[in-house]
Amino acid sequence: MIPGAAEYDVDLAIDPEDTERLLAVTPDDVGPAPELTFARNVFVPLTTACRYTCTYCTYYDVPGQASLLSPEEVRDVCRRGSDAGCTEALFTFGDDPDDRYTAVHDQLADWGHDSIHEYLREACEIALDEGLLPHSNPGDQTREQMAHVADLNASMGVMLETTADVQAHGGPRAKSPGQRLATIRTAGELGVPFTTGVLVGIGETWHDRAESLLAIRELHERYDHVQEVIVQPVATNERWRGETPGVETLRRVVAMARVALPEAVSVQVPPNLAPVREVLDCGVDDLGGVSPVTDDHINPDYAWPALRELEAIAEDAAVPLCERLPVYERFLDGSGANDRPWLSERVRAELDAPTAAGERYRAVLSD
Ligand SMILES: O=c1nc2n(C[C@H](O)[C@H](O)[C@H](O)CO)c3cc(O)ccc3cc-2c(=O)[nH]1
Ligand SMILES: C[C@H]1O[C@@H](n2cnc3c(N)ncnc32)[C@H](O)[C@@H]1O
Ligand code: MET
Ligand code: SF4
Repeated sequence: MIPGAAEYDVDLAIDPEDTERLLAVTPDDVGPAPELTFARNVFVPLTTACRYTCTYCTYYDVPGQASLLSPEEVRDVCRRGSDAGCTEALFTFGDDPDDRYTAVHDQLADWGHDSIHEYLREACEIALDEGLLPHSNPGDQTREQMAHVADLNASMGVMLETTADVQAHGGPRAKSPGQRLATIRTAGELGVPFTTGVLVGIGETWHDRAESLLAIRELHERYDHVQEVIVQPVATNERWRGETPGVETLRRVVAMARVALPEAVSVQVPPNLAPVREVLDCGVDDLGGVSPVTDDHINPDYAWPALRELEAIAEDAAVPLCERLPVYERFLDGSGANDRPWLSERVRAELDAPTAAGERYRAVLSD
């Protein structure tokens, strides 16, 4: 039983035979993808205050230093991104910061907001206004929270990381796999194009890896909303002295992801954390968001490769490198499980607008 699944009423029927079959997959069972994609983004770390203390994470603040970007700072970073030709504002958060920190709550109140999600609405408006499409990853979200901001996002996401109970999530406040799955399900119910993924090397077993990928597949089969699954190796840093997974491990997890998921779902490997050249033949077809402007605020020790480097990777693999938007093309038309178009009228209007940003979005699409 997945920890927290009952509490969040997540009822998945993962067939043990499917798990066994997936565990038998090797890189020889898959091949290289016909093209590689990436998105140009800016990181907007809206707040680094977090109610959790994942032991591998350097993103979260210790109490007393909880930080919140001001609307002016959000606008400034978005404008720099837009000027540099980006299409995506990636909003990252600590989970439920206003719930845990009164200082965050008070600062938000000063700016006229009741909650971090209300502030996220304003931040998304700023991004759209500056010519970027929002992709928000606020961690776990309730249905009310997600519904509050869905119409201003091109897509959203949360890493499942793992379905297992691992030490790395331990301590007095721990992430609940059931709650992450419930967040992914909520996105499906609301018809939000969604990014999720597994974090490899945080103490999970091979069985847990297979189960995590099958859990994602099952939710995707219900709602058709998962656009990509990130296979992310845990990166060593000053809080995580443990190991990062080796190439053979990554190759096998990527191959398992490729086999577990339907073709329409991309398999993403971040080029600043993983030796992508050595996993490309296992079915990777996306390199995620890469920023010409900002650091990877989650893993600041790991610099983005320059676009030239991505081009060289693709060239050596003899596949084309194509820029994409933060929402994958198949969501531009058609509807989600709730019969509503995947894209809100608001986001659709930005794509069709006779503005410089609209032209930039359409140029990426026609590439
Ligand atoms: O550069 C990163 N991008 C991360 N992204 C962003 C991703 O690279 C792009 O924003 C998406 O591919 C959309 O274009 C995430 C997005 C999510 O929804 C959930 C988790 C992540 C995690 C990371 C990450 O650790 N580093
Ligand atoms: C945005 C995502 O970044 C991931 N994340 C947090 N810390 C690390 C790390 N040291 N290495 C790799 N990924 C990490 C988490 O899985 C989170 O969901
Ligand atoms: N707190 C969120 C999560 O864990 C997003 C940022 S993690 C550095 O998913
Ligand atoms: S990974 Fe996300 S949830 Fe965990 S401590 Fe870092 S910011 Fe918080």
